[in-house]
Amino acid sequence: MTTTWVPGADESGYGADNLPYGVFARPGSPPRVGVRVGDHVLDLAGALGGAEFAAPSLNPFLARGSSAWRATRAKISGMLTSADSRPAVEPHLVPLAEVELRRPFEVADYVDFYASLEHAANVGQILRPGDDPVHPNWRHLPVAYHGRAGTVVVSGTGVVRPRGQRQSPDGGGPVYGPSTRVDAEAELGFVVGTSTSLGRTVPVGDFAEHVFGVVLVNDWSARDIQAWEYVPLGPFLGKSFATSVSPWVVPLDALGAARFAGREQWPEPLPHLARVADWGLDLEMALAINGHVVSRPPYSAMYWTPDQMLAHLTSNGASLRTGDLYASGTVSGAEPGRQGCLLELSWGGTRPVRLPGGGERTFLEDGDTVTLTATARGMNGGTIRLGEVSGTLRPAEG
Ligand SMILES: O=C(O)/C=C/C(=O)CC(=O)CC(=O)O
Ligand SMILES: [Ca+2]
Ligand SMILES: [Mg+2]
Repeated sequence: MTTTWVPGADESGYGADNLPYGVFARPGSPPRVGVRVGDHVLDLAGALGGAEFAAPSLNPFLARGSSAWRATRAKISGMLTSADSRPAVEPHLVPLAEVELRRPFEVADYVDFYASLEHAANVGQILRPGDDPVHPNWRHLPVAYHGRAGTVVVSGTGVVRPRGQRQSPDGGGPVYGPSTRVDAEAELGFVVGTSTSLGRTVPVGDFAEHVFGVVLVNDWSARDIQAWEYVPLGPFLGKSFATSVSPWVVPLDALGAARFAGREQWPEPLPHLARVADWGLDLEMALAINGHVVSRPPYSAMYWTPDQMLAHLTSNGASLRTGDLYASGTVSGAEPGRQGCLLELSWGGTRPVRLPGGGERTFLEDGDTVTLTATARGMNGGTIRLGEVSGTLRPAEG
């Protein structure tokens, strides 16, 4: 792996081969852009100058486009690996313990895909028994819905148990009240930097010109609200109360060693969705409740790749904006213990999931903390970490 002069950074998963971007604030100071190195944040406005880094979100930097992203990454990498730079750069390293991490970017639009075949098949069987679990369109286009950008929150933000309308337990008419089936969904999110104009489609091959990097996403879901409301239009309030993202945006350039062709697809997608580069990603995720890992979703099992998702998202000419976020959908593998949500792990609430530290869950209880982490191979050996997205479920309000 590439080595740095920053103490402890090389072995931390946040060395020179990672360099994820975030927004941090020191007590009493306005938030600004930084890059994580080990247990420190490099204050970019201090180390590099540039108004885009003295900003409270990554958006101005994201808008500059892929040449600027690559040049900046090379500059930061040089500063952290060359001993000659140390005296000038070290004063701009701030211990993580001294900062608060903010939501890294202003979310423009939020879309959630449904790109795992195993997840789609499982949810189909659980919610629509007797029906074809995966409808024929699913293999021809990456199915998705538009979520709520304004309720995307950063890791560490408490999530209030949502209220909503659901079918009463005796199968009678609907009731309104706190959800009794709150769930988490392990996902990967893609952060758009470069915008497009209305009417333009983004070819599959232009993915890396538009997408800057990835975050971890927990798409909190109220299964009882969802199951009652979604027919026939799809998810709405069951998923719009909160979506949590990790504070560090890992650049696509850090994920080179995790790339592979992607899972085989049959039937072959239409030409405008045909893959032209390797954008399968081999990431290992871990989903924990109160610190106990309950699932290890394998991102490599995803059916649709993110370049295909972006091409589909814009295939009608819908424009992109800086800060658009699209998530993969729940990441589920075929093997037991690799499904990305409790709905699947507990098979619709019928088989409680045992927590390794004691206790069991079908769905989440007030006070539960859900944490999603992920790792990938680094560009020059070693392992890089994607940070974590964590959130605690609070009792319903009102
Ligand atoms: O099959 C359904 O009716 C709904 C499935 C989901 O929960 C949608 C979703 O959030 C997509 C995903 O995370 O894969
Ligand atoms: Ca989802
Ligand atoms: Mg959501």
